[in-house]
Amino acid sequence: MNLLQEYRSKLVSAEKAVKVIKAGDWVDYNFVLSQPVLLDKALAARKDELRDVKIRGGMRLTPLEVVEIDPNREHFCYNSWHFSAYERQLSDRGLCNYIPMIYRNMPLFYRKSLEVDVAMFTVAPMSSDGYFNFSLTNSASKAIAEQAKIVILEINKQLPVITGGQEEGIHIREIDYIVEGDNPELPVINPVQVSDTDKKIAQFIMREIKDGSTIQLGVGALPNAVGTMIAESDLKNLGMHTEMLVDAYMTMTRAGKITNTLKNINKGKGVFSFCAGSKDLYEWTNDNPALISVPIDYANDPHTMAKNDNLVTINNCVEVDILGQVTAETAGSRQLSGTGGQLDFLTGGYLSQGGKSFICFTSTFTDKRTGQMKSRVLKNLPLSSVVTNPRTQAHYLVTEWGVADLAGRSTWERAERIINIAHPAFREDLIRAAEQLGIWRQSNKHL
Ligand SMILES: CC(=O)SCCNC(=O)CCNC(=O)[C@H](O)C(C)(C)COP(=O)(O)OP(=O)(O)OC[C@H]1O[C@@H](n2cnc3c(N)ncnc32)[C@H](O)[C@@H]1OP(=O)(O)O
Ligand SMILES: CCCC(=O)O
Repeated sequence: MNLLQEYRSKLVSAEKAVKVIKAGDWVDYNFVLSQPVLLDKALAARKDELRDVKIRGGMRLTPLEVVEIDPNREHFCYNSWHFSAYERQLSDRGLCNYIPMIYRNMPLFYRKSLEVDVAMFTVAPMSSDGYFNFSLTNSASKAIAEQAKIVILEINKQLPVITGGQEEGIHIREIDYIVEGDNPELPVINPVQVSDTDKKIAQFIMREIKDGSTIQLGVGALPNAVGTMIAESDLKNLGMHTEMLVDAYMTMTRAGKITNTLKNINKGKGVFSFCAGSKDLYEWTNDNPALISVPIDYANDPHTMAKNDNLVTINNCVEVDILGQVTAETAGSRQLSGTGGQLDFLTGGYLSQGGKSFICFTSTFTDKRTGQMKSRVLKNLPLSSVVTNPRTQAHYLVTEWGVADLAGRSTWERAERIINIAHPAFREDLIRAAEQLGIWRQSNKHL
């Protein structure tokens, strides 16, 4: 059988493909832009025939039919590796559970432990050699497919093809069914508005970046503010090694700041594992020789990324305490996002020769319920909050009030440095709290 004959033999309607799913099965929808759309709709239509189908996915950007059609979760039970804003809302409605993970471990979880009855991904059309490119979601795609008893691919012609890299595609002989459809528009994440406070924080970090640095930007407005400033700066020959490819990398590359020429590994190539952003970004990635996509256990391995000298990692958080513990994923018992790659990039930046890791945050936020200004620097993290970065791995914390370098510092030194970057209105209370905890020295300078 030649490739075309094999393609035709595996091509079925979405309705027929999802017939393989049985009650009690574990079904994998994969991550971000590789999540299925037509297959999701077809599976939802089978609601009354199925019970207890468990689904894993992550960072879903558009509504999930299987969840919306089943408000009591009797037929479909959705679980997410990392919450998008939509999944956060689903969780608030009791319709989504978080699966705790350090993102680098995701392929291992599949290869070592997890059962996958059916994997359903969206991919780019088949190449003349019989490969389907994983496009904007390399992540753990190959590991999930290897583990699945049945693999169904949904083709979307809108998806770009990312050439080069590792584990960036799957051959037709490794899959069971192919579904074609109306190639829905790809969901986009538009760049977030950058505030004056964000700009102040970004300026502190800009001082720490030098020519030839390799840059990792995390999710959220603040890391992207730094990317925009870099594009407007006179920095040269920067590198890209990131988990998530966002618009700021395109802006920095187009401005001639990123060349990848001084990296010690993957020289000449910007490294990423998944991408989400604007339509312009998706078009830019297509067959772009300056980019490679790699599985997440390569992109997020601290020792691998640290082979690049002067690696600067910039991530955002929700709250910190005066011990230096950071949560980037919870507010009390409310799960907001996930651990993702944050701890690994914090570690990798520190390990890199000349490298630096920044966790940046505005010193206050406005409580949406009460309209009250609250400090993000706290005596203790709230009950049930989860520590994303333990104090033992802390490096730089940055707010609009300055930079606190915590690496190797004692409890009283940390308390002083952290309180020094809290909003002045909260500093006295935090000093009292540090005294109660026995981590405030009388000799400490007045803040
Ligand atoms: C991607 C890479 O390359 S790897 C490493 C990066 N990965 C990570 O850092 C993972 C963890 N980090 C994150 O997910 C993000 O950076 C975040 C959540 C910390 C910040 O992201 P942003 O999009 O800027 O957050 P945003 O301000 O929109 O807040 C998200 C939600 O948390 C809520 N929130 C934020 N801070 C607080 C707080 N202190 N208390 C209560 N709720 C809060 C917001 O209200 C919002 O909820 P809503 O959607 O119901 O309104
Ligand atoms: C897992 C997706 C993004 C992140 O690391 O925050």
